[in-house]
Amino acid sequence: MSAASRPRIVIAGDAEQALRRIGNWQAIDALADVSVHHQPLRGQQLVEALQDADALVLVRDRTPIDAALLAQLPKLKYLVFTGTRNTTLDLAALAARSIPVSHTEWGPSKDSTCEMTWSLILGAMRQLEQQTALLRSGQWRSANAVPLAGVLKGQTLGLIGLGEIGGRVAKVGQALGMKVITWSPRMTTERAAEHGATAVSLDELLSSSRVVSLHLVPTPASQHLLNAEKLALMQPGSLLVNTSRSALIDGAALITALQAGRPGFAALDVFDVEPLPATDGLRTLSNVLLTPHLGFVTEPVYERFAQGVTECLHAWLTGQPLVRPLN
Ligand SMILES: NC(=O)C1=CN([C@@H]2O[C@H](COP(=O)(O)OP(=O)(O)OC[C@H]3O[C@@H](n4cnc5c(N)ncnc54)[C@H](OP(=O)(O)O)[C@@H]3O)[C@@H](O)[C@H]2O)C=CC1
Ligand SMILES: O=C(O)C(=O)CO
Repeated sequence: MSAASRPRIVIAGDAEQALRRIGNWQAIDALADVSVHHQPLRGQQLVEALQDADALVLVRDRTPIDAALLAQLPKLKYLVFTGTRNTTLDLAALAARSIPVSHTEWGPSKDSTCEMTWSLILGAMRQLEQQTALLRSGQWRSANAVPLAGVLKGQTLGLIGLGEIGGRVAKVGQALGMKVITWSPRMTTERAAEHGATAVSLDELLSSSRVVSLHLVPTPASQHLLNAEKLALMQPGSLLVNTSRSALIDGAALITALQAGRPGFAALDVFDVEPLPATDGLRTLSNVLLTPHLGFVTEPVYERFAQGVTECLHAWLTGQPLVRPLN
């Protein structure tokens, strides 16, 4: 194939460099020219980057791909995204342009997110961020400036949702000697007991847990499940953790609740707007631990992403049946 006729593949999103480093890209590089963009692309920058692309790979990227954008990308013939869900893709508009869409598997994203949840819980309980900041500023421990940490053993862990991730989080809590209580819309005493947990009402869970962690799939019914009234039920020294979806909590009510100290602290991996705007009120609070949606961002998940992306691209480049097509 001459250089001029070689297909052009554009990889966009964030952590795309990791994807390219991890995967076996030799077979793809032999057949196509691959370029990588190091930041999520938007607006005119996006159009310029994609104008000559035959295929687009979106890595953990939520760029809206709609009819208006597609009208500016006449060469685009194939799209691959990592994971299984990407609600910012207009699949009807892609189908209207006869652009097939493929996706990859998640790999161990549930284990990764369980570990992230515990990183947040333990990091918040032991104030790892504040302690590191203290040492960075040249100080040593300061028992007066920082309240003493609590111990989780013997405390109550309230899990809202006890599915794939919640179930894993429960096991770790039990290993640490915590009492696990749970609520979710269809929870039963029997299902909770299978995980060694006790089913309670949502109000009881909120008022009696030292740590409350959200693991529900968001639905219209669970939108702002934790509103001002529910947040007010939480104990003053409690910790609220969300690695699930921000829609489960009323964001404005959470900021007010944190300012009032109920809950005492929040550890959040997911936000109403991602990337979190520079002016978001959460950034100004001292009683929060914030991570930029990192639950599933681990080496083994990215290995699976890279494997899946190269599989999809190779099949497309060699004219074989498409791998995991969505449309
Ligand atoms: N931070 C990150 O990087 C990551 C975050 N996540 C998020 O973590 C959350 C939990 O994931 P996971 O444990 O895999 O979820 P599950 O699919 O195991 O579901 C968790 C619970 O949500 C409820 N639920 C599930 N599907 C529906 C539905 N269609 N309608 C109503 N309720 C439903 C169920 O409770 P019940 O039976 O009582 O109705 C279920 O037990 C999700 O929001 C997911 O998006 C996932 C991976 C990475
Ligand atoms: O699977 C999920 O819900 C994630 O958070 C990754 O986008």
